[in-house]
Amino acid sequence: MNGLEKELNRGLEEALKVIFESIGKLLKGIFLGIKQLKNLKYLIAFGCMVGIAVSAYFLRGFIFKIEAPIYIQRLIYLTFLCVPIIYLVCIGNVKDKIQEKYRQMFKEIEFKGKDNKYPYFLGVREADKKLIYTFKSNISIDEWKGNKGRLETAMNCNILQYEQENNKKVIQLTTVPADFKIPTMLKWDDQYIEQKDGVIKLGESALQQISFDLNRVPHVLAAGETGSGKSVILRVCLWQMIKKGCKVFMIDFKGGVEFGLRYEDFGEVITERKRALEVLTLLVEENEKRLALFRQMQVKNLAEFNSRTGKNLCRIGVFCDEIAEMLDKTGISKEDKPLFEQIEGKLATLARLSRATGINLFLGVQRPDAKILPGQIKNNIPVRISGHFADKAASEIVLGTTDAGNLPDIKGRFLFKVGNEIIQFQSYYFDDDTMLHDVDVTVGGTLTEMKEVKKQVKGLDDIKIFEETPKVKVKKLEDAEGFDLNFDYNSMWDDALKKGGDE
Ligand SMILES: Nc1ncnc2c1ncn2[C@@H]1O[C@H](COP(=O)(O)OP(=O)(O)OP(=O)(O)O)[C@@H](O)[C@H]1O
Repeated sequence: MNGLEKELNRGLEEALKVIFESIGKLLKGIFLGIKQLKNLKYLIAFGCMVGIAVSAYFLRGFIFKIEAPIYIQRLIYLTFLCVPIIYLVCIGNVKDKIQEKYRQMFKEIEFKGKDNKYPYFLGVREADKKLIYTFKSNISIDEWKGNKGRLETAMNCNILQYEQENNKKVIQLTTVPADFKIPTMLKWDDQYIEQKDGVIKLGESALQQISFDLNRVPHVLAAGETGSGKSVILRVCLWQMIKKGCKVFMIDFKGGVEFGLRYEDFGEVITERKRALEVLTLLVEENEKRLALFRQMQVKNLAEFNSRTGKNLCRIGVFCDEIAEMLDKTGISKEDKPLFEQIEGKLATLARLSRATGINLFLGVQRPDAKILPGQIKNNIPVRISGHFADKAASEIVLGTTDAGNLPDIKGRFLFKVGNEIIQFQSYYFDDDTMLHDVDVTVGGTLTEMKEVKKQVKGLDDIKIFEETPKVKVKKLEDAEGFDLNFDYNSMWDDALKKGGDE
């Protein structure tokens, strides 16, 4: 073979390569374009293109009457006939370019599956100012969540939600732009109160209202540096419990500073350790009775018990704004130690055993270290709310991650964690002066007789607190005299045995 032939062969090979590559690209473009037709917008446009091609076919007579050389007439006619294919190739190529962009993006942050493949971009759509991306990959949802920070930086957005489709390969990321801001002030409104038993609202994230159900997740820990808004968020919970007719106990060893006199109209404010132990002991007793009753009745939780029996066995909330006041044993005397230990023991028992019985703990803490919050209490508290912590170790203790270190230092801004999901939200602002107003609810009964110790507040009459702030006047908790039982435990027990036997 001489030099010229070699040259010719090489040229031919090159030409064939280019032709095959072009045909390949064309077919790929058509294929990707057809896939895009799942989108209604593209489908309608494609319908129009088919309409143009069909019209060209029927009106070809006009095209061939155009004053132009025949090859131009044919070219125009052919172009019209090919309009749908050209359209498919165009939309297919656009999609191809976007897919390549995301492939590069995942490559840069080395986010790929065990099969070494990067997630495949399937599409993006807009819904209510949010962009919802869909990707296909062999990467588990937990890995997506675990790489949240890197993904957000690469995509220049905040990821609000991860949803996996049934086949587990397709994941949807709901996002807002990186500069999207959650409002810094959201006032509480009684209209937010959910009628359903156990549902408590906390505030709003960029995506939704944040709430949880005490029937599923019974205890709450709110942690944050001083001034982050823990007391406010605990009051938001407390107010909802009151309005839903629950009994509430407020533990406040700062001499009633946290829960002032007005709160005494809604439940017992406990200011002494001995009384705290008494009440916690009664609650443990109540819990044991409830457990036995529920087992007998074969019901899962308080809501189911009440709906099955038509009774109004009440939900009970124990609120403590600063558990360090109650549990921190640093520097206490030998004589006081047993009292501290007993309180801790009762609290741990409740945290562990009152999941279904409707006795719920709402605890606030400023500095969550193991000395203050033992694991046996913390590990049984499923709802974690954390404000900003400069100290990442504190964030680790509350959330199991360092995320609270990156949270903006805004009053009322918290991270909410139940299970693995961590969501940033702004808590509702609850203002005692405007919010503590008349309530007209029926508080349910208890199984254990819990005599409330009515504190004599010296000079209360002189203060005339209700006249100064008339909105605060309470109409009437049905059992305002204390927790004397309009609840007949014996007949309840008989009923329970009967119903249990009937099952
Ligand atoms: N959700 C909110 N929205 C706007 N401002 C808030 C919110 N929550 C709290 N604040 C503001 O922050 C102040 C401090 O809140 P709060 O007393 O609840 O903090 P804290 O974390 O309990 O502090 P400490 O641990 O010192 O008791 C409030 O007086 C209020 O002005």
